[in-house]
Amino acid sequence: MRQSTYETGTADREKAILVSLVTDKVKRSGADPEHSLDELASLAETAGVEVVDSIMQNLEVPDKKYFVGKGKAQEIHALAEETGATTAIFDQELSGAQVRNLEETLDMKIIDRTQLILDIFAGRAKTREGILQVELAQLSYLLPRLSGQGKNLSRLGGGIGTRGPGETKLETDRRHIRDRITELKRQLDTVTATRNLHRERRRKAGVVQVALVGYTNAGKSTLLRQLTEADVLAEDKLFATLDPTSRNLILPSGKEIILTDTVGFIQNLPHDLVAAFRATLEEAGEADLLLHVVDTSSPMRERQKKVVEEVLQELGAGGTPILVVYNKIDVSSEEALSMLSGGQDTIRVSSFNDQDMLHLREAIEDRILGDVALFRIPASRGDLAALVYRVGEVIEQDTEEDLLLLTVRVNPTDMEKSGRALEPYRVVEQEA
Ligand SMILES: Nc1nc2c(ncn2[C@@H]2O[C@H](COP(=O)(O)OP(=O)(O)OP(=O)(O)O)[C@@H](O)[C@H]2O)c(=O)[nH]1
Ligand SMILES: [Mg+2]
Repeated sequence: MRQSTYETGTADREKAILVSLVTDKVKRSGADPEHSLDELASLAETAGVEVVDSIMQNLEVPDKKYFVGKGKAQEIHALAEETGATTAIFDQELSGAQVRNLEETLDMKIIDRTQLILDIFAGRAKTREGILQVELAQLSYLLPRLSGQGKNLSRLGGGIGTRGPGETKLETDRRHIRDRITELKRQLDTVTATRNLHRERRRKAGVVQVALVGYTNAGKSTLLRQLTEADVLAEDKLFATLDPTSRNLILPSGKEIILTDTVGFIQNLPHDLVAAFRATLEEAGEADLLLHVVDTSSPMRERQKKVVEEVLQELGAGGTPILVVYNKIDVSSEEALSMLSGGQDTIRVSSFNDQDMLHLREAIEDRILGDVALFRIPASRGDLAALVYRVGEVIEQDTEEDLLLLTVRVNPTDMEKSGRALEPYRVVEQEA
């Protein structure tokens, strides 16, 4: 049932026309329709489809019946005849009725962005949890549209939009699908419970967890691999990673933490889809630190960064400390680099630069373990020395005439508790 069309040769690739309807709502959303269409092309490519052309239309509101205007629909039809395209992929979500009407008029398979993403997910999911989640998302997506899709999906035997539960499930009725959804949720609960148990155990053992999050293709898996020498799949494809992968990472001080890779985010990811991947992304929600990886070389980096921040908020991970990792600086323009926000919570790296990877490990260490501070305490002040021992871990101890020199890995909360008593004795060092 779960067939894949990825690895087939180019000869028999399904041909598709991309369609984007730029409504007032789309304009207001702040998304750039041109870039969104480029992204849709990458998604189609990832799903193994050959994009032969694309069409854009401006309309205040979508046409109720055909989504695009009737004239545009005819244009799509003519273009399909000319190019041999059998599929039209829409960048916006369609209703079941619109899909049915378009299928009938154009005699083409009609797919929208969400379906395409779900299709890629279906081909990528490897773990039991991932597979269950994708099927759940596909069925939840199909259910309200069921009446609109029967014909073409059952007629066409394969290709995009038919992977996973599509063909066989469509022959059954809504009731059957609802039952299956209930069953999937039950199975997911069990799987999630097991994983929570593992996670709980790790937390009890005091293991620090760091999660890589970010827009799809930002370089998360590459970073995981470069930082931990893990053998993970990194590809110039969207959604190369679907299941969370965790690896041990050894920080410069020798401390060991767990670093987790997560599924990439994308704009217009439907809310119910986010919910379906909630469990996977919960890893991110429970992390002690998030590394938000940004593809600095992308002209859409700011928008992508915003999308990720919004989804994190939705996932309830808004309060977790974040280190923004501006990645791919080796291929970023001077202009792009000059426009980046700076500051303590950001770092610029190329995944392929060893020096940068060392700096990143140090930056992670600083955030997890706190800053290193030097205190110069008069030898006579045993009370203050004792206090120093309470604000963190003393790494080095030395004396200089009648001074006690204590180098401490400061725990921010304990430091706060100590009040201002130690402030005058703290040596503020210049950054090396
Ligand atoms: N030039 C350059 N390319 C990079 C860098 N980091 C990653 N890449 C490339 O970017 C592409 C995407 O990398 P991945 O690590 O698969 O990206 P990801 O964020 O895991 O993507 P998804 O799993 O799809 O969300 C690959 O072709 C990498 O080789 C970098 O620092 N410089
Ligand atoms: Mg990845």
